Amino acid sequence: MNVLSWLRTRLSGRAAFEVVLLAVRASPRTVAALVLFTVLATAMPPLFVLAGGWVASDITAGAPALASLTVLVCAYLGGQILTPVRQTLAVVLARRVEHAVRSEMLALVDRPAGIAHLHDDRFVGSLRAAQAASSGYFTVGAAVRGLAEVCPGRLSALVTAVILAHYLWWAPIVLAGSWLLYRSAVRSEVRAAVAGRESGHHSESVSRADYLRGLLLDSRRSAELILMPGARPWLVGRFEDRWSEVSAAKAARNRRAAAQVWAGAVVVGAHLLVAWAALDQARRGEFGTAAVLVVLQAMAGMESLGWIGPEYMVEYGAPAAAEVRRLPAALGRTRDVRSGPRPIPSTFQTITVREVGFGYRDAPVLQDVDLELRTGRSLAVVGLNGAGKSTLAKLLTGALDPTRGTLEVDGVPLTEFDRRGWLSRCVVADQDVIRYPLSLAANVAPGAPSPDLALVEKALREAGADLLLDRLPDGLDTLLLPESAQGVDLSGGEWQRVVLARILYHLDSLGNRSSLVILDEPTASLDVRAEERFNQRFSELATSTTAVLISHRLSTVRHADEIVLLDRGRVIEQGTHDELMSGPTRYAQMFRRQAERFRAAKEDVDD
Ligand SMILES: Nc1ncnc2c1ncn2[C@@H]1O[C@H](COP(=O)(O)OP(=O)(O)OP(=O)(O)O)[C@@H](O)[C@H]1O
Repeated sequence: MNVLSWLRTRLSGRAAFEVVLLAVRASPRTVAALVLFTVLATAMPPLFVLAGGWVASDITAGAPALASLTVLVCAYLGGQILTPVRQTLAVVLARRVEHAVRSEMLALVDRPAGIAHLHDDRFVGSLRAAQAASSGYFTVGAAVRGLAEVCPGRLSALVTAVILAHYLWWAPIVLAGSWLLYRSAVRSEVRAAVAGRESGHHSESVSRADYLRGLLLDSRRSAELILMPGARPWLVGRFEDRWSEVSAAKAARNRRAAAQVWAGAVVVGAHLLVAWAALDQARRGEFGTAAVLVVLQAMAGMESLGWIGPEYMVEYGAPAAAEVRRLPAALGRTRDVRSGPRPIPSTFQTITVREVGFGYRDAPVLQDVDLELRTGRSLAVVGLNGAGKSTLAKLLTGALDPTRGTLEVDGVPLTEFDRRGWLSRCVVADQDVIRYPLSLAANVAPGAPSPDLALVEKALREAGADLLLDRLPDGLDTLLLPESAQGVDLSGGEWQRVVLARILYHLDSLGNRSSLVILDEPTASLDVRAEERFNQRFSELATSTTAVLISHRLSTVRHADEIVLLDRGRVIEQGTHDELMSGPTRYAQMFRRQAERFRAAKEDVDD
C-alpha cells in the first residue's frame, strides 16, 4: 500500500480530503503554487514577530539595528505581497476545480453509448446530489477557498504558539483554550440559526402567535368569540402555547448570545493574563523589552484560531466533493448498451424486432414483441397509458438494450453496430418538447454550428409555422426565452410545429441516408386543421424513411401502413386501419369512440 492510498483509507471519511484530491486532479500546478505561497505567506507573521523582538533587543543594547530592521521590513512587506497572491491563487484554483467538476459531470453523462444510466436510480441520485452540490453558495470551489484559508491560519497559529511557549509555556494553552471556547459559542449560534431557517419552525410559531393575538384583540372578532361559548378561552390557551414556544426560542437565543459575550470576555481575560505575565517577568528582570514585544505579538498571531467563516465553507462545501467523486463508481454500476465496430450502412431496408422483452427493473414492460419495420412504410403504435409505447421507441433507437430478444437492421443484430452512429440516424420527437433558450433558428437546428437558414425557413414553413415566422419580431433570430426582455414564448402548438421543423431539418441534413423517424405524440397540442396538415406531411415523409408514429389520437394514425395495438407490453392487434376496422377489434372500438369526439371538436372550430 503506497502512502497516498494509506492516507486515503485513513482519511476517506473526511470530506476535506476529497476536496484536496479533486483540486490535485483539476490543477496540480496551481495546487503546488498555492502550497508554496501558503508556506511562504504563513512564515511571514512569525518572522515579523521574531524580527520585532530582534529590533527591540538591538535598540536596547545600543547595537546597529540595520539587519534586524531589514528583516522586519521584509517580513512585513512579504506578508503584504504574499497574502494577496495566495488568495488569488486560491480563487483561481477554486474556479479550476469547479470547471473540472462541471466538465467531468458532463463527460460522465455522455460517456455511455445508450441511456440506461439515466434510468438508474443510484446514478441519477448521485448526479442530482453532485449537481446540487456544485451550484449555489457552498460549492466545491467554496470548500477549496475555505481550505486555502483554514490551512495557513492553523499553521500560523501553530508556529506562533511554539514561539510563545518558548517564553511562557502555559500561554498557548490558555489562549488556545479561550479561542476554542469562543468558537464553540459562535458555532452553536450559527448551527441553531441554520437549523431554525431550515426547519422554519420558529418563524411559523411567530406568525401563528401574531395571527392569534390579532384575532383576540380585534374588536369585531372578539365580540363574535365572546358569543361562542368556550371559544375565547380556547383561543387564549392556543395563543399562550404558541407564545411560550416563541419565548422559549427567544430565551435560548439570548442564552447563546450571552454565552458568546462571556466567551469573548474569557478571550480578553486570557490575553490580559498573558500580557500581565510578560510584564511581570519584565518587572522582575527576567524578560527584556524584546521578549515582551515577541510575547505580545505572538499572542495576536494565535487569533486565527478564532476564525470560523472559512471552516464553514469547508464543512458545507466539502461534501460536494465526495458526491462528485462517487459519480464514476455509480456510473460503473450501470449497464450500458452493447456496441460493435460495424458502421451503419448508408441505406437499409428493414428493422426487425424479434421476440423482444424489456423491464426497467424487475417488472416486465414489454413481452414477446415481434415487428418488422420497412423503409418507405410507416408503423403506428397505439395503446393505453403505460402500455410500453415510448419504451418500444427507446429500444428502436438503440438507447436501451432489450432484456430478451434482439433488434436487427437488415438481419444484423443492432449490438454489432456502432450505437452512436445508429442514434445519429434516429430522428426522434418526444412527448416532452425540448425548448432551448436560444434563437428560433437554433431551436430548429440545435447543435448545428452555422445552420443553413434557407433550409431552416423551409422546414418551418413545411411544418406549418409560416404564421409564426411572419409574426416573430426578429424572424429566425428571435430569442425564444420569455424571461429575457428581448425574448418571446410560444404556445404549446407553436412549439410542436418548431419540433416538427426540427425533424424535417434533421432529415434534410441526413440527405439520402436511411433513417428512422419516431414521432411520440407529435400532434397532441395541434388544432384539428394543423393535425390534418401534419398527417398529410407525415405520409410524404414516410415514403423515404422508416417512420414510427406513437399517438393516442387514432385519427392521426389511421393513414399509417401498419398499426399495432400494445396492451400491457404485448402486441394484441396488428394490421392496417381498414383491416382492424373490419372486425370486432379493440382498435375499432377505440377509433369509433374517438371519432365521435373528434367530429364534435371540428364542428366547434368550423363554427
Ligand atoms: N425510466 C423508467 N423507470 C421505471 N419505469 C419506467 C420508466 N419509464 C417508464 N416506466 C414504466 O414503464 C411502463 C411503460 O411506460 P411507457 O412510457 O413506455 O408507456 P407509454 O405507453 O408510452 O405510456 P404513455 O401513453 O403514458 O406515454 C409504465 O408502467 C412506466 O411507469
